[in-house]
Amino acid sequence: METAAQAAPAAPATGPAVIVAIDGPSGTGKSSTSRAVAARLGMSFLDTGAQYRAMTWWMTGNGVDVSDPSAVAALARKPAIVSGTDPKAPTITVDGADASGPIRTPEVTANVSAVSAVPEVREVITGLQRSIAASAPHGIVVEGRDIGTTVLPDADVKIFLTASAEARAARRSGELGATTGAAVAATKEALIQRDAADSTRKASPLAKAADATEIDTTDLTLAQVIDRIVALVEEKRAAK
Ligand SMILES: Nc1ncnc2c1ncn2[C@@H]1O[C@H](COP(=O)(O)OP(=O)(O)OP(=O)(O)O)[C@@H](O)[C@H]1O
Ligand SMILES: Nc1ccn([C@H]2C[C@H](O)[C@@H](COP(=O)(O)O)O2)c(=O)n1
Repeated sequence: METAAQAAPAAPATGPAVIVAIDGPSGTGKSSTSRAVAARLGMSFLDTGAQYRAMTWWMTGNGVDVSDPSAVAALARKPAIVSGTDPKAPTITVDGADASGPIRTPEVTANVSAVSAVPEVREVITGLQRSIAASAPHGIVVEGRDIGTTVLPDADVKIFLTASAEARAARRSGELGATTGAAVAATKEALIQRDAADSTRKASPLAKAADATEIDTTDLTLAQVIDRIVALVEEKRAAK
């Protein structure tokens, strides 16, 4: 039978298992950085945004009115969301179906902040996240919005990534192949709105943990950010 922590990386760990929490607003580089750090250090990787997107995909696909928190809350325990944590090939399934493509649609992106603000949704997904982290054999890099503050407050290393809205919009637009001035402006506006919704919700909002190291990635390459975080994790491993 599959478990939530399936497909952990096979690479041997080079030191004690550490838990790394990486949070920050949209487009700051959390996923790309976390995957690379985990792959380099032989650790597991968990994209928690993908779990909230999977829940949102299930809700919209099953005709749930996602603007009604009580309708979402009533069904939050129904979907079986399973994350594969190999950083070289992360996976996500919902009720056994591959959800990696469908969770990236504009419809899911437009609705995910509303669904993830529902406390019952957070309770279910936070439980999954803690159980995956607890069973990662060589440690794990978990990225999201509330990992250092709420999900894993005792994480060994906490990072909070930031970047200017302009840099984030340019990166995201480049990824989508929509680089006209109007497209970048629309992407920037959408990022700002999603960050505002995620930061102001009552249940476990996007926030920097008091003991997190903030890294502004605006003028850093992806490789520089990865190197900095790998150094912090290696320092922590050496001290353990
Ligand atoms: N330091 C960097 N310099 C340039 N581009 C970067 C940097 N970090 C990430 N990117 C690029 O920016 C885009 C967004 O990165 P990524 O998806 O990792 O961000 P994220 O914080 O996980 O976003 P979201 O929260 O929306 O899922 C990707 O195309 C990635 O390759
Ligand atoms: N720990 C988390 C991770 C994600 N979310 C919500 C808020 C985001 O807008 C959405 C999608 O995340 P992304 O794929 O863009 O990283 O999921 C959250 O509330 N808590």
